[in-house]
Amino acid sequence: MYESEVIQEWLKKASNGNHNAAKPPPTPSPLRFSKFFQSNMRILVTGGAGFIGSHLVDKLMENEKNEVIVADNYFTGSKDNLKKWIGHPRFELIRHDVTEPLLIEVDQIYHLACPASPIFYKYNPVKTIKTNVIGTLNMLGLAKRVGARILLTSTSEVYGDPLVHPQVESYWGNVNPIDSAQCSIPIPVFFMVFWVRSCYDEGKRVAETLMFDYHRQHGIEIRIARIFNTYGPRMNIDDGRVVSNFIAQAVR
Ligand SMILES: O=c1ccn([C@@H]2O[C@H](COP(=O)(O)OP(=O)(O)O[C@H]3OC[C@@H](O)[C@H](O)[C@H]3O)[C@@H](O)[C@H]2O)c(=O)[nH]1
Repeated sequence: MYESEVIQEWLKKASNGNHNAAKPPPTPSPLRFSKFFQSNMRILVTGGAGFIGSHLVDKLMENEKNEVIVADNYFTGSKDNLKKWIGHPRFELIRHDVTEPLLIEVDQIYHLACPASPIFYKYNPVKTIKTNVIGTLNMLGLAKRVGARILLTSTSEVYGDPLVHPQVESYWGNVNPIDSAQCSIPIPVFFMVFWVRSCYDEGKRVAETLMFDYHRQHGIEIRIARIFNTYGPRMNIDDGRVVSNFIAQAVR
């Protein structure tokens, strides 16, 4: 029996058990059914000044019913990516670090705030973990308070160093729980760089776990997108990711 069938079998058995089924989503306030709210959707995009976030904002703004609010600390993103929307009546840009709470009324949250480039997320690993853990907790707390649906952009890195290609969603991954700092055995320097637990991979795994636990515990409506290698306009050429490295080396 293939691994995914085993998992399906297990999930089927578990669903007939007494496991904690997700609670129903919180009932939105009666105001939500008023004509005003039906006429527009208030959407928060954290990390919306980044490469993927700014393209998402472009897409969301195409719908005249959407009012888009971007919260970004400009660690790797830029206002330049959003210049065509600044001043637009349905658009608002806030300089905000998601490790601090954000108290606004919204209907949907797209939570992208996190450095995705190895150069940047390794620059301050503790901050990267804080952004993924505290930042996601803040966004889930907001979603719970206002009854918003929330999407987290996760990453293919959660699978670790996969042995199965391509990775299907039911793949358990191949993760290295060792960090060179914990090993008492001497490690050749060459391996040291490979034996550091990644603040980005681990941070995204915790963020995903928080999403599922808030869904089960508080009935929050969640979505998770595991983004694999992406490239395109507005990506920083010196981003340090595989595709931008390949292109940069080809053109230089
Ligand atoms: O603490 C932080 C770190 C980063 N950010 C912002 O988050 C945005 C991240 O955008 P980047 O261009 O660096 O990265 P990308 O758009 O490629 O990453 C995207 O896909 C991969 C996912 O893991 C990321 O969560 C998602 O943002 C930037 O605008 C950055 O300024 C914050 O707002 N707070």
